[in-house]
Amino acid sequence: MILVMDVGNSSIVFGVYRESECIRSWRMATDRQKTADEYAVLVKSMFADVEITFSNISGIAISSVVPPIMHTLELMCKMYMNQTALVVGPGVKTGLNILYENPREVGADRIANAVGALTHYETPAIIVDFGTATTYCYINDKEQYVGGAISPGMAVSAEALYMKASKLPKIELTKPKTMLGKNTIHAMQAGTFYGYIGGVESIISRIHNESRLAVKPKVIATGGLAELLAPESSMIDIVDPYLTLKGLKAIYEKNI
Ligand SMILES: Nc1ncnc2c1ncn2[C@@H]1O[C@H](COP(=O)(O)OP(=O)(O)OP(=O)(O)O)[C@@H](O)[C@H]1O
Ligand SMILES: CC(C)(CO)[C@@H](O)C(=O)NCCC(=O)O
Ligand SMILES: [K+]
Repeated sequence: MILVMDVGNSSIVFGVYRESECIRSWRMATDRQKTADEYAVLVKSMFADVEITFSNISGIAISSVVPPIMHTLELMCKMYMNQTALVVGPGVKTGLNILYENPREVGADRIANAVGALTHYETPAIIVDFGTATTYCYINDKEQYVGGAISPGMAVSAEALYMKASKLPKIELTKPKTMLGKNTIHAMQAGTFYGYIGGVESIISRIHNESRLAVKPKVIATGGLAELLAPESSMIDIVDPYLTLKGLKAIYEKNI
């Protein structure tokens, strides 16, 4: 079985593949303080739930955008699973042609998303990943990663607002029943949620216009907040919470 891990600023998403099927996935808070031993305890208990043991894992691939915890996770892979993890980065084969000025700068999660889209969906495609940041990327029909955009994620936007305004509280991110709020929390939820959707749609249509395509690219959404946001926009065609894991599995295959 192959273990894939996407290490984000808020969450780590784990998936276990048997052949080409992802048999189970888990989400864990990213904790910069945890040790390799502590991560191992958590992974072991998640595995136990589906009767997997460390010795079942014959390969590991990781995408990470949190450099400080990579040493810890690689150590866990080595000590507990006796595996050297394939870490998405320079020198790893992806099949993508990245048209960034400096391709090394692109987050490994965005690379994995793009490979996931290439292997499972049609191109041209726009990928929107709703996580700590919201990232957008455009992949053309020549397997080129043309470029993208990075915005504050919806939770980061809401947090910045309550941090800066004394009377505004921390809110739960949900879709409010109406646009017009009759109390502070409702008003903040309405402004955050609908303002966010408006921004997403504006960026998608601008990417579409700039890419000068006759056909509309497929828009694929992923990330922890995709299931909340995507149903609100008719511009999003596909929601795939496992896009990053699928890309990681495909990258693993290309490098064995
Ligand atoms: N219902 C909610 N209310 C408030 N904040 C939320 C809610 N759901 C998620 N968040 C916050 O949204 C942010 C992104 O969420 P999440 O961790 O699910 O996404 P992710 O795709 O795993 O992100 P990353 O890859 O950046 O770690 C986090 O800061 C999280 O705490
Ligand atoms: C934008 C985030 C934080 C999203 O997880 C990550 O992909 C990242 O740190 N990227 C590096 C910068 C870039 O992709 O251009
Ligand atoms: K992510």
